[in-house]
Amino acid sequence: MRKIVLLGYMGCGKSTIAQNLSKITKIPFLDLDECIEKRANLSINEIFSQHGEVYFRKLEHEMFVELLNSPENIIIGLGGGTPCYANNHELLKGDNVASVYLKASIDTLYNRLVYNKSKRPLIAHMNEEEMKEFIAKHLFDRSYYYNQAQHKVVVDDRSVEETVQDILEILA
Ligand SMILES: Nc1ncnc2c1ncn2[C@@H]1O[C@H](COP(=O)(O)OP(=O)(O)O)[C@@H](O)[C@H]1O
Ligand SMILES: O=C(O)C1=C[C@@H](OP(=O)(O)O)[C@@H](O)[C@H](O)C1
Ligand SMILES: [Mg+2]
Repeated sequence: MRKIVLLGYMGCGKSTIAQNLSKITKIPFLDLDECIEKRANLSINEIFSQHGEVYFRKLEHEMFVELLNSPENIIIGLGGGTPCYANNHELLKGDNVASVYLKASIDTLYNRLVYNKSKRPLIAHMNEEEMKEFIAKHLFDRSYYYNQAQHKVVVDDRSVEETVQDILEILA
């Protein structure tokens, strides 16, 4: 069964867009981070602080494989790091997978994350200057993996509705 997989850096809108794409298409959506939180019965912050990032990446990989193997059509919003670990980017190439990179500029990401960092353990402790530098470097490091997606949608200066329409056109 078909999986529509949204990927991209923290704050690019994966969770928001997956939910809104689901409303329009009536295809159910799952947010990978939420699935991990339910499975672990801990928040993402708690998983990082109590068990560490390596443990999180293991859970993330297992849950991603599980969702891809489920028998339903689903929209999956990944975590920002998902394609960058455990060869998860190879899983984006499956026959039943339509992967979409929501591509955002450093400025867009910074503006969306600066007041929304508390639930994101990788940046929660950073001040504004540190965050800007971190996003720039980290996005550069991760772009190789994000660019493995089959499709790319630029999200800068686009409303949620416009991005949903852009995805629908690409997948039509
Ligand atoms: N045009 C837009 N598209 C998507 N998200 C937007 C947009 N404009 C503002 N936002 C906000 O940016 C944040 C994106 O966060 P989220 O959907 O959690 O991203 P991700 O899951 O990729 O980290 C949300 O707070 C959302 O309300
Ligand atoms: O980029 C990352 O490595 C992460 C992104 C987060 O998801 P969002 O991209 O939805 O914030 C979440 O999976 C975790 O905090 C790690
Ligand atoms: Mg998210």
